[in-house]
Amino acid sequence: MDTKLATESNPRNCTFGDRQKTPFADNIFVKGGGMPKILAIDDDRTVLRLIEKAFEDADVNLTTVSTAEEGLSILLEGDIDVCLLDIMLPEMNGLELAKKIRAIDARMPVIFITSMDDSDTAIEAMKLGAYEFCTKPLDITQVQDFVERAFNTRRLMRAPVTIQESSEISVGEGDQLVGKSPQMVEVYKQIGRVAAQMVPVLIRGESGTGKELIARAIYQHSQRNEECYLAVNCAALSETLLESELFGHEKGAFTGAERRHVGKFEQCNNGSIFLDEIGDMSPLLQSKVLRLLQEQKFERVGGTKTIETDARIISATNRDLEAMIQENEFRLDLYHRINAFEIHLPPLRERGEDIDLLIGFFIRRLSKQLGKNVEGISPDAMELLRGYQWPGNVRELQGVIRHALLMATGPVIVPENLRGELQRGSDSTAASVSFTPAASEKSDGVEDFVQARIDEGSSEIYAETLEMMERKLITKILSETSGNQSQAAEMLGITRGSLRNKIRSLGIVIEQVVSVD
Ligand SMILES: Nc1ncnc2c1ncn2[C@@H]1O[C@H](COP(=O)(O)OP(=O)(O)OP(=O)(O)O)[C@@H](O)[C@H]1O
Repeated sequence: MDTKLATESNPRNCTFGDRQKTPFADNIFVKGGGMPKILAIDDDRTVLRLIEKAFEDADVNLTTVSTAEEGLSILLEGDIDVCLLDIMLPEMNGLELAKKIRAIDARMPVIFITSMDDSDTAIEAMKLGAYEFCTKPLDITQVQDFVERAFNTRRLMRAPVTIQESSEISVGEGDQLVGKSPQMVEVYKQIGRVAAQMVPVLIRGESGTGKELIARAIYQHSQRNEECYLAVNCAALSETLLESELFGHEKGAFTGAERRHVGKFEQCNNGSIFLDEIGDMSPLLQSKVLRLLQEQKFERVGGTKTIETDARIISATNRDLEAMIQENEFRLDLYHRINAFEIHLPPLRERGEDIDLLIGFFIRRLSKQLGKNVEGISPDAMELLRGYQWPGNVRELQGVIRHALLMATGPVIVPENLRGELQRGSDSTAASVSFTPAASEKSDGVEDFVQARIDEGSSEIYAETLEMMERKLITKILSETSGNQSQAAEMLGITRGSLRNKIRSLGIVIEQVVSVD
C-alpha cells in the first residue's frame, strides 16, 4: 500500500492553468528562492496521479506518498514548501497528521483534500492552520491555483527581510531593506522597538516606499515569527470579495458561494495579518474589522456562528487618514485601534544618498537575475536619476533600472538606456508630465514591441509586454475620461484603489492642460 509513487518528479517548464506564464514569475525576487517543493499525501492513487498530472509540466519539485508515516519523515527533513494532505488517511487521519505537521512547522501551508467540505472537519482543520481545501473530485486548475498561492505565502513567511547594517549589500536570497539615510535608520529603530510588542502597527508612506517589506520585517522579528503571516491588499478587491477574503463565507452565502470559504482572519489565528491599503476599505468592512479588533470575534459572511481569532494586525496606507476622518470616510475609532504604533516611510526623493545605494543594489541584483553583464552606470546617467523626483519611489526606481538593463548593450548604463522622461531630465513633480513611451514602445503594434524585445535578447518578454499593454490601456482610458479616475475605474471594471496603484506603479502622470482661449 505504501508505495512511493514518484519522488522529485522531473522539473519542466510549466503553465499554471490556462494562464500562459511561468509560475511564480511575477515577483522578480522569487527566482532566487528556488523551485517550489510540494508534498502530496493521499492513499488514493487516482488522486495522486491527478496531482502529478496537474504539475507534470510545472517548474516544481513534487513528491507523492501514500502514508502518513512517509509524509512525516519527508516533512521532518524540513525542505517542503507546500503540503497537499488527504483528510481521511487509513492509519492516521489527516487532522492528527496536521497537528504533527504544525508541531514540526507552524508556517507550513497545508491544503486539505476532502470530500467533506461542508462538515465540521473543515473547521477543525482550519484551527490547525489549514491553508485551503480542495474537494473531490479534484479540479486541477484549482489545485494549481491554491498551490501557487500557498507557495507565495510560504515565501513571504520564510524569505528573510534583512536590514542593511553596513556598507555590505547582499544580493543573495531574501529581500534586503537597502538604505542608510538618517530617516531609514530611524525606521529600523522603530521596527526594533515595536516588533516584539503585540500591538497593531500602522505603516505610512507613499506608494512604492517599501511598506510591505517593513511589514514583513516586523513579522519576522516578532514573537509570532514561527506562526503564519498573510497579506491582503484591501484596494485590489471589491467590497464583497474583500469581506469574504477577510472573514470567509458559508456555502450559499451569495450567488457563486458554492463552498465554505475560511477567511484570512481565521487562518491567521495566532499569526500576523498585513492589511495593505487599509485606507481603501469600505465603511462596512471598517466596522467589521473594528469589532474584530475590539472583541477578537466575527462571523463568516452568511454564517451565524461566532468565531474567535487572535491575529496581530499590521496595516499600511498611502492615504491621508486624518483628512479622510474629517470627511467621514474613515472611522476615528478604527484609526485609533490600528494605530497603536506608527512608522512613517520617507519618500525616495527625501532619502539623500540612499538613491545611490539602491541604484547599485538593483543593478547587481537585477543583472544577476536577467543574466546581464552590467556593472555600473555612467556619471551623466547617474545625475539624471539623482535629479528625478520618483513619484513611484523605490518600485519605480527598480522598474527604471530593470528597463535600463534590458536596453543596455555594454557593461555600463548610459542615458540612452533610460526611459524617455528620464533622458530628458524632466521634473516629474510638475503637473504637466505625461507618460512618454520608451522608444521601443512607440509603435502601436504589440508584434513590433515583442520583436524589439526579442532583438534585445530579453528573458522577461511576458512581463514587459503585459506592462506595456497595461500602460497603453490605462493612458487611453484616462485620456478618454479627461483624467477622471472614478470614471476610468468604472470603464475598466476595476476599483479606484487598483487604478490608483496601477497609475503609480506604471509611472503614469496625469497631464492637466490649461488652454487659453
Ligand atoms: N529600502 C528598500 N530596499 C530594497 N528594496 C526596496 C526598498 N523599499 C522598497 N523596495 C522594493 O520596492 C518594491 C516596492 O516595495 P513595496 O511593495 O514594499 O512598497 P509599498 O510601499 O508597499 O507600495 P504600495 O503602497 O504601492 O503597496 C518592492 O519590490 C520592494 O522589494
